Amino acid sequence: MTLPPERIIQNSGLLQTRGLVTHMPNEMDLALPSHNMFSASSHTLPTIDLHSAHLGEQVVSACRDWGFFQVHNHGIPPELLNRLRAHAHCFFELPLQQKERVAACKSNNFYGYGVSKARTYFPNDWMEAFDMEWTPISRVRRHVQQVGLAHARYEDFCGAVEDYASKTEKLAVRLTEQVALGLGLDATAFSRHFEESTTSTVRMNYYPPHPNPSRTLGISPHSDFNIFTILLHDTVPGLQVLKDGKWITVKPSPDTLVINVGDTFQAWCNGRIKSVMHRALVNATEPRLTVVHFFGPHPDTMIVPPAALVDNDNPLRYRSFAYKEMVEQIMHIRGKSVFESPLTSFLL
Ligand SMILES: O=C(O)CCC(=O)C(=O)O
Ligand SMILES: [Fe+2]
Repeated sequence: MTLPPERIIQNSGLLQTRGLVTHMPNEMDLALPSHNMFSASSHTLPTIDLHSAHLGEQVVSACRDWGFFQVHNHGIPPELLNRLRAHAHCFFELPLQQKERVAACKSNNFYGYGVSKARTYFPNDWMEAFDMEWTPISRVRRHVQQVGLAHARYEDFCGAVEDYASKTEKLAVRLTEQVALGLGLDATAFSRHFEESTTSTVRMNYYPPHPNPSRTLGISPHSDFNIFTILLHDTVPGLQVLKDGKWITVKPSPDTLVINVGDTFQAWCNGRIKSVMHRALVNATEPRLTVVHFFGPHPDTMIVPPAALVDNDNPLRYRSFAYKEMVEQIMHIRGKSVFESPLTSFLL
């Protein structure tokens, strides 16, 4: 079921909370390339077949040159991806009052449903999101229960999120092993730190249509602060990645997953791979949906680059920190109108 654009906007509550605000230009965008709407570009993200050979080298070169790549042959069944997308669409199409039963402001303002204010630093982003705590033990059921779905639908929603996120968590760990191999390290240089516990969030993002899409953004430019982010699209484009000073639009391909490096992983690899700025556009006619798994280590994990990644040509770039310091740093900079990389405060 897809509702008409006016109903989708009404169910998002965005008009009531902000009106059709003029989001652009803001300071951030003045410092960056213009708002090139779906510009035709010869660049496409690197695509990696996870069944192919020399995976470590491919993953490292994508993480070094782009900070972003897409994967196929990832082993997650297309039916599961479709089921998850269908549940997410149905969730966002619920009336606002029902979504607000699990409002983020009722918890610690982080997990739960809400518009973007608490999450993306930028209060004017034209998006809704539902954040679910995924680890140490899945808390998905606790969040979804509050929505008050019919029992069978509730079970299937939770089952789809749990099945998907346990698979994407394994994929994220596997990709850290490929980065380690590609950098000439022991495969478990990073992944051994994930054995006991990790901290991940699964977020459903929904971008309702906007009557004047060139005057707003779905999500403002930012980098992610974790290890790896795994993003599932539907068919509507919107994600843009900053590459060599230009915004590159990612063409959604429903069976592939988009992966990006987070700030913490950049620091852990002593800057050999990079976490890059990205943003999302909206359009006038169709809602856009993404499901994003933010994979991170346990809060006490110390982020110390392996000795083999530090030498005269690559001096240590960041001081060691516990992952929870990174999270604190994010809380500190959240709410500022201009995105500030949290890594700045760890630079040596
Ligand atoms: O929905 C998208 O395309 C981007 C989402 C994103 O960057 C985020 O949630 O951090
Ligand atoms: Fe992001």
